[in-house]
Amino acid sequence: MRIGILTSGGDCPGLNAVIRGAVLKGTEINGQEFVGFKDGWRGVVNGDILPLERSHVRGIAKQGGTILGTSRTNPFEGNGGPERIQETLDRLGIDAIMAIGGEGTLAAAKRLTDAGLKIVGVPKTVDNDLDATDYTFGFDTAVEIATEAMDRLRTTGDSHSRCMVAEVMGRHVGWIALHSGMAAGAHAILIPEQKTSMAQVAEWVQSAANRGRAPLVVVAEGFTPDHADDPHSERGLDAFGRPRLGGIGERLAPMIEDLTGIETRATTLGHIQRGGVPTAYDRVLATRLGMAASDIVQESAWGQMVALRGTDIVTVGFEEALGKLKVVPQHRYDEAAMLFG
Ligand SMILES: Nc1ncnc2c1ncn2[C@@H]1O[C@H](COP(=O)(O)OP(=O)(O)OP(=O)(O)O)[C@@H](O)[C@H]1O
Ligand SMILES: O=P(O)(O)OC[C@H]1O[C@](O)(CO)[C@@H](O)[C@@H]1O
Ligand SMILES: [Mg+2]
Repeated sequence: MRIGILTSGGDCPGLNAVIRGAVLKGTEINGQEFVGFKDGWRGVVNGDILPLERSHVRGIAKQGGTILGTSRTNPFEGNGGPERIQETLDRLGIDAIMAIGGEGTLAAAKRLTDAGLKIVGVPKTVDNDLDATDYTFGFDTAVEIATEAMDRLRTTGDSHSRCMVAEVMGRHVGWIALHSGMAAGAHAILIPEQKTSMAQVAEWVQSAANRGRAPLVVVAEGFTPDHADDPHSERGLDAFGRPRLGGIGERLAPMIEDLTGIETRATTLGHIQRGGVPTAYDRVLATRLGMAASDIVQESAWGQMVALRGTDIVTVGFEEALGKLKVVPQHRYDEAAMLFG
C-alpha cells in the first residue's frame, strides 16, 4: 500500500510527530510506503509530492510546523474534484490518502471519500474544538506558550500597576483562553461561548485592582462583547471566505481604561502560540495518532479518523467528527469564573 500524507489548514505543533509515527509504524510493521503531498490539498490537486521514507522523518517529532507545508486550498476548486484527483493518484501510484487537518480539511476529506476516494484522517487543531476527540495535539503546547506569556505580562503589569489584556487564539471556542487563563490566575477570561458586558469586565478589573493586584484579562480572539453582533475582524477574509479574527484585545483595552481609569495595555499572542517545539504530551499524542492512522489504513477504514477517548486511541467516522464543535461547557466556565475579579 502506497500512502500519500498531507497536512492542511493552520499548522500546529505535533504535525511532524504524526508524520513520523505513521511512517515508522507503516514502514516497519505494516509494510506500507509513503510519500508526502506538498502544502495540503494543493499538493494533491497538482500532484506535487515529496519522498517520505524512514530517513526523512528522523528526529522530527520535536520540530514545530510541518515538513510537508500546509495551505487552505480547497480540493474541489481549480484542477480539483474527485475524478481528477483520482486520476492524479493513479498516475502517481498512490493507493490512499492520510489527511491531517482540522474540521475544514476533514469536511473536504469526507466529501472526497463519499465520492469514492480512499482517505483516513487525523484530527488537528490548536483550538481543541473537535468534539470527536478529547484533546488534539498542539493544544497543550499553545496553552503552555500562552501561560508563559501571561506570567510575563503579570510581572510587567505589577510593576506599573496596569491592567494587562492578553489575546489568545480560539475562533469558535475558548479552550486556550480558559486553560491558560486559569493557569496564570487571570482576573477575567472572555470566551466566544459567553457574551459578557463591558460593565462586568470593568467590575472584575476594578475588584482585582482594589485588592492591590495588577488585573490580567484573557480574551479569545472569537469573543464577542454583548454590545456587538460578531467577533472583531479587521484583516479581511481567509482563503475560504471566512473573516480573519484577531485584534479584540486592542479594542477592549481602551474601553477598560475608560470604564475603570486604570491604565491598560493589550498583547496579541497570535501565531507565537502555534510555533516552535511541541510539549512532550503533544509529541506522545501525535505519535500515537500517527501510528494508529497507519493501522486504520491497513484495515481499509476509509472515511474514518483516529481520535483520543480518555487515554485510548479510537476510530470514529468523519461524519461524527464533523458533527459538532467542542465548546467550553457552562460548568467549566462557571468553575473558572468563581475566581474572577
Ligand atoms: N465543507 C468543505 N468542503 C470542501 N472543502 C472544504 C470544506 N471546508 C473547508 N474546506 C477546505 O479545506 C481547507 C482547510 O479548512 P480550514 O481552513 O478550516 O482548516 P482546518 O483543516 O479546519 O484547520 P484549522 O484548525 O486551521 O481551521 C479550507 O481552506 C477549504 O479550502
Ligand atoms: O494561520 P491563519 O490562517 O491566520 O489562521 C488563524 C486561525 O487558525 C487557528 O489558529 C486554528 O484554526 C485559529 O485559532 C485562528 O483563528
Ligand atoms: Mg477550520
